[in-house]
Amino acid sequence: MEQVWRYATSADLTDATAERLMRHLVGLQATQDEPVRLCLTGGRIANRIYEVFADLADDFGLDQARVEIWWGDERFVPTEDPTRHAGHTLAILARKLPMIASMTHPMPAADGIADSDASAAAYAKELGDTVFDVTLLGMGVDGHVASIFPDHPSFALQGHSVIGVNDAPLGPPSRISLTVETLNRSREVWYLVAGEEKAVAVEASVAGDPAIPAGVVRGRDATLWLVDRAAAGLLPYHSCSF
Ligand SMILES: O=C(O)[C@H](O)[C@@H](O)[C@H](O)[C@H](O)COP(=O)(O)O
Repeated sequence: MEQVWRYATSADLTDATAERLMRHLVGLQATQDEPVRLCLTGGRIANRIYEVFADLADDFGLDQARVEIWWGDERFVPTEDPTRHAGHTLAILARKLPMIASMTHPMPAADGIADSDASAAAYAKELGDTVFDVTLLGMGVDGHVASIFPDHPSFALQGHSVIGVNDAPLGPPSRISLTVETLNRSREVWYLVAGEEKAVAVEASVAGDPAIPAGVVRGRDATLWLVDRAAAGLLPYHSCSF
């Protein structure tokens, strides 16, 4: 199933998606014994969603002890670097949610390690064959997702679940990323996209353009495009839900 949900503004998108995510996870917790497995992304929209999500947790009765948190990609920088996804996200979530170390799986930081490939291999081991219930993905203007970039070796590599990414076209150049194969194990993939500058990539990705990562990363059960009006500007009106 593929759906486009269009919101008037990025703030509407943020609020509605945080609540959608909360309802979805609480709903899963009511029906499965396994912990729910959530894979996070970096990016501005995602970070705003995490803030609203954390605010809602008490009211919705989320059992944080049964939420596993993973990351789709990471900037390969030292722990204290403020641009690291996990540090920023955990700081937001921890204001409201008890973060449980054994359930929280940040990607390795470049603390005295020069090799993102070795760190990627360590994360691959930790990940095993985990299947995410929901994978959140921001998308760049070039259609990149996680740290998989178009016209780049990160998009071509086969047979790995997690890779070190070197010479990324977006700074910093050294990163760690789940591969397309791993992202595509997700039950649901939710794209979070706002802004007119993303409209061309959204159009191509929703149409399934195989030349860009967002054109081929899909959830096994569902793929949701959660977009604001500006990002949805080139999509056919009838294809959107409101
Ligand atoms: O690691 C990064 O540099 C960012 O996380 C990046 O990959 C981001 O996810 C997308 O560019 C969408 O970001 P926005 O939602 O902020 O546009």
